[in-house]
Amino acid sequence: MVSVTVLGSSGGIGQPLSLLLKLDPQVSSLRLYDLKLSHGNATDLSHIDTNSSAAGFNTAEIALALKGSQLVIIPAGIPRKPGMSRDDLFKINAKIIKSLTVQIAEHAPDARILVISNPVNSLVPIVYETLQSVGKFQPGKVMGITTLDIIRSHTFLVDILGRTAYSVDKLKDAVTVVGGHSGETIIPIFTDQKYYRRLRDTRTYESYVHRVQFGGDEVVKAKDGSGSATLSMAWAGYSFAKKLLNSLHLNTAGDQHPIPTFVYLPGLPGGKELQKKLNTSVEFFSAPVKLEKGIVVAVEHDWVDKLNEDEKKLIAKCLPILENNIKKGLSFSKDTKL
Ligand SMILES: NC(=O)C1=CN([C@@H]2O[C@H](COP(=O)(O)OP(=O)(O)OC[C@H]3O[C@@H](n4cnc5c(N)ncnc54)[C@H](O)[C@@H]3O)[C@@H](O)[C@H]2O)C=CC1
Ligand SMILES: O=C([O-])CC(=O)C(=O)O
Repeated sequence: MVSVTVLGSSGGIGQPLSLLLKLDPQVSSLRLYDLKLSHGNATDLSHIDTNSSAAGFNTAEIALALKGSQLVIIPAGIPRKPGMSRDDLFKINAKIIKSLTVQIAEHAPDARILVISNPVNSLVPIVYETLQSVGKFQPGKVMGITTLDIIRSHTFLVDILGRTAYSVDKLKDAVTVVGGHSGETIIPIFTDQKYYRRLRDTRTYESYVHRVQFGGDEVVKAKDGSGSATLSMAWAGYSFAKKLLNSLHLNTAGDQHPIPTFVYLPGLPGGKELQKKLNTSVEFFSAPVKLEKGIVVAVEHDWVDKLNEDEKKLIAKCLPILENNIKKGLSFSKDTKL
């Protein structure tokens, strides 16, 4: 049974994500932490007749929210408004993530940490640097959540191919997403080239790639100033957490269908091989990983050998942007003393 803490639990993502976690039979203790409403939401959730407990914690109680927690999920931070890039969130969210990571290092140093807050490409390096500076970084336990890109890559493919002919389930093995989590760093790659050829033949490939890369903008625009994706993100965050929880409870390798997540490559088996194959020194990248006991145990790199020419070009565009995003996070973290 697992104790899970949500940092930023009262937000647009935090609330539905907490609900999904409360419904999960593998969660025994759910802790909600936010600047506001955490006690209220926890009391609300605690009336649901599932086996887990739900407790709320305010800012003075963060140590209790984290103590003994095995999984910490972070959707704390401001979301975009129309006209903003994810990078525009950096100034505010970097400080929030840095201060929360300091608390995690102190009160839950062994927890797995899932970073949802944006910009993921820069905030995961902050979590890394902050933990590393106090000797508490464990490479397999820090993951940036890019699952929404993968979910979109399936949905938008069905949108093109037609819902009557193709179920989303059938297409889940056709395409995945690697790279980072913003604009041109988001790279859909076809694991089944038949679908790539189909999009190329029907001249829909470019618009498909663009939609996967900028899918977040569709929601920001439609919400018209009230924020960005929350419900689909809660589902995406929960889907990733569920996969992690499943691996935590299996003694063997279990469900080992790799799922992409944004990780620190040099610290993980397969990470350096991936850097070599991509011919890059970029240290953080979202690639399919194997999870065991709730930890990333290997980064996949075979997929690089199968990239088509279009995908190779997308990766070449992604890497320098990603490198800058990562540098920005690392320098902020090194220069900021809280
Ligand atoms: N990784 C991804 O694919 C996605 C990431 N996001 C990102 O997730 C973040 C949250 O989005 P929303 O839930 O829509 O925002 P929101 O504004 O609705 O909620 C954020 C919550 O964080 C809380 N918060 C702020 N500072 C805090 C702190 N120091 N400690 C604890 N809680 C704190 C706020 O009180 C609020 O309840 C944004 O940065 C957004 O860009 C959003 C969608 C997808
Ligand atoms: O677009 C945003 O700002 C939120 C996000 O990361 C997404 O929906 O992919």
